[in-house]
Amino acid sequence: MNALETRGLKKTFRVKQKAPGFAASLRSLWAPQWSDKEAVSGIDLTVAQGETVAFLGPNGAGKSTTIKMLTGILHPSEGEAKVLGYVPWKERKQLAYHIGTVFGQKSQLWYHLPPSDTFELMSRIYELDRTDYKRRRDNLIERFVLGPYLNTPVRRLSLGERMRCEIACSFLHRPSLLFLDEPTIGLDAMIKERIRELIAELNREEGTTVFLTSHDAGDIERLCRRAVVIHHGGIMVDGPVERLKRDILRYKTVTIRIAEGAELSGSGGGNVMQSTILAANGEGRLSADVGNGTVQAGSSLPFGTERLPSEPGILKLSVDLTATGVEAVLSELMSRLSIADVTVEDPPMEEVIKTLFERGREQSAAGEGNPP
Ligand SMILES: Nc1ncnc2c1ncn2[C@@H]1O[C@H](COP(=O)(O)OP(=O)(O)OP(=O)(O)O)[C@@H](O)[C@H]1O
Repeated sequence: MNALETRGLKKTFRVKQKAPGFAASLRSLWAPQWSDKEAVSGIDLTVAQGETVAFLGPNGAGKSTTIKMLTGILHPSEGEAKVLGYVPWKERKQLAYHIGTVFGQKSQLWYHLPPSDTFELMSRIYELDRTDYKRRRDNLIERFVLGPYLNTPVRRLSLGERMRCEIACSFLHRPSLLFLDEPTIGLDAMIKERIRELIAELNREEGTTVFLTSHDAGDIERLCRRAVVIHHGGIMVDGPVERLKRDILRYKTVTIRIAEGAELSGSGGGNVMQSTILAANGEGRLSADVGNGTVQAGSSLPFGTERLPSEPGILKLSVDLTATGVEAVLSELMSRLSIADVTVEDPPMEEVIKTLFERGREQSAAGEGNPP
């Protein structure tokens, strides 16, 4: 049995139309005008048990609406779906025993109670065997290092502490399928990484199917092997994350803060000849060509890089990993610049999606079909 299967899954919302102004508001009370908004326009998707799938798309693409149908919160307008063998909107209660959900923006923990009480309540809701529950709870407390704040009311926990409790709680009843919606949103880099490790660990050990929505490329790379990209309610790309990474995430963004006393200018925008880096006289100067009270760093960027728009004092580069390495770029820049701080990031997922769409448009214009 597959973890989930959908055929022609569609959701159309009826939306009330209203012209601006008070008179129009009154009129719409007597004679409302309606229009149809197709949020999901026919999704065919099969996910096998134990798969880790990133379900991606820009804002408004239809991700949440699809997840709501798959968890039984919404009834589709057309189409079929089976999740762990259940029709979600007809057998929601039975399905709830077998799935877990984590919504980064919404808590399932009782706000005024400590996490230990939520665990207890969940064990009753899911009708867990007492001995098994206690063993499982203790194991999750240990894995997620929840001991220090298990008895603190949730409202007093930091976001990172709360999210660890949320995820531990969603694993309590050993779900076969876990829906994660932006599970690391707002967390700092270290906590994000720890949360990803724990989810990956449980997927490996218990074969939990993961269906993840995230705008964070790190979540996708670390947690998922397959990416399904939707746009305007339909599937646009369905393939291995490795391929998406190879094609799109081959860039890293390197942001360099120049040491105090140095200042950057230049037109940027990717033209190497135009991307002259200038620094003011004083500490942190770049190289030799002195002129008009400034020190010129040299007129070219390291090979394989492109300058991105940035604030004064910051040099932001897109590094093409197929042409060069981050280390080579940094060592070249360090010999030319006095650097106060460096960060290396993946491009934001929005950028990845944008690139995908641009390629899609180019390829369909050339009659080549779907992107990559
Ligand atoms: N209850 C509703 N009534 C009318 N339109 C809705 C409703 N819920 C969602 N929509 C519309 O359906 C489309 C898809 O919304 P959905 O929330 O599924 O997108 P999403 O991909 O999850 O976006 P985001 O990344 O911003 O959360 C949007 O245009 C949204 O405005």
